[in-house]
Amino acid sequence: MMHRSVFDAGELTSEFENSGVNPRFIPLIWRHVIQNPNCEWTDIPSLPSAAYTVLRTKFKPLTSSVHSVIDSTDDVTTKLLIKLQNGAFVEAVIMRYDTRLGKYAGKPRPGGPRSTLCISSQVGCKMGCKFCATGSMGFKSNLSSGEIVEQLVHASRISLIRNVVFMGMGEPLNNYTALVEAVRIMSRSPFQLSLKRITVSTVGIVHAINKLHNDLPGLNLAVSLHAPVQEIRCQIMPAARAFPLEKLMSALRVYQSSSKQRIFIEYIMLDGVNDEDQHAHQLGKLLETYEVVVNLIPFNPIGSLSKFRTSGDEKVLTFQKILRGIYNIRTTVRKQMGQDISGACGQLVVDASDKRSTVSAGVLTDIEDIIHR
Ligand SMILES: C[S@@+](CC[C@H](N)C(=O)[O-])C[C@H]1O[C@@H](n2cnc3c(N)ncnc32)[C@H](O)[C@@H]1O
Ligand code: SF4
Repeated sequence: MMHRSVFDAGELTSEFENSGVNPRFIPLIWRHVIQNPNCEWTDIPSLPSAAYTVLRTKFKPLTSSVHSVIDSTDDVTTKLLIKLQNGAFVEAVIMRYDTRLGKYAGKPRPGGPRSTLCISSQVGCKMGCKFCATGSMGFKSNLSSGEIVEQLVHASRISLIRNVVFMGMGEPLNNYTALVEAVRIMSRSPFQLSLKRITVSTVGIVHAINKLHNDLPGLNLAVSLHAPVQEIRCQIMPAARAFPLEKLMSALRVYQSSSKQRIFIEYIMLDGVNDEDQHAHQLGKLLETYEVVVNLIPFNPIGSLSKFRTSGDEKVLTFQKILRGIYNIRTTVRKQMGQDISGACGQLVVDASDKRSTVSAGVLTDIEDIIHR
């Protein structure tokens, strides 16, 4: 029988309530599991006897396991390949940033430089973006809230995680209920990550953006825009047909006026597709009345899965100059990192047969700089 993750908070709470156990014991159980992932339930002292029965019959301390851990040569990035209970694999990537040095600095050491964790919300993705390896896999399954949180539990054993970004595999807003529950768990004891330290990246699921501020006030939102006009967006992101640019921008307006937060705009620079001066001007006009930070991202090649090429450095700098100089929009250019362990953005496609995979984390580096400085 498949057991649930003890980090599936909703399930655990209702099972406890049905058995007359006070849910106040849950943080204590979580703390114990974080410190002793291989524990037996009976190792946890002082729980009511009905709690042990519920835990033993329905829950596992961890339903996923770390299959492999790969450090980049500079120790700045660590990639975890995680095996889920259903046999599927997802990845999580740890990136380390040292505020004192003002730069990324390596060596996994708990209590050392703060780290950002990039996590997955789905196995595969149904949105089919033409530049994304995960999209080419199609949708396989949703992660439960517990499976999402377990990525944080695994990573916390390697580094002190201060920030979490949903920029791994999958479209988090297509797994909305689990996403909301996972973020709430992360913000509670014993994780205590403020929502300001959590960023959700979305292709632009309009109806979910409309709910997000009420459900998770304070959360950081990143939007994968990638084109300044509907026509180009549709060419490279089929989901744009269901969620047209005009509707997306209206949803962002509402989100911004209720959250009062800046929004991160992700824009992959694709040679000859969306990187001309006219596109920068179109983007500038589209965004000039919003409080945004634009992150220009080099395209990470995904082999024969995509025909795109990344834009040249000069094109990227000119694009940045136009957005900054003419439209006064804060614009960063993504740093490349973790490439020696295939830790580059949007390349994530897990092949369970040979356990190779790549995930993206680099896109976050600039977001992390901006949010947490
Ligand atoms: C993999 S997605 C996951 C989050 C969400 N589904 C989204 O699209 O925002 C995270 C980021 O990686 C970007 N990305 C995907 N494929 C990429 C590639 N080949 N090169 C660079 N960035 C890529 C996405 O556009 C998005 O901004
Ligand atoms: S970029 Fe995001 S939404 Fe698009 S296919 Fe990849 S994971 Fe899915």
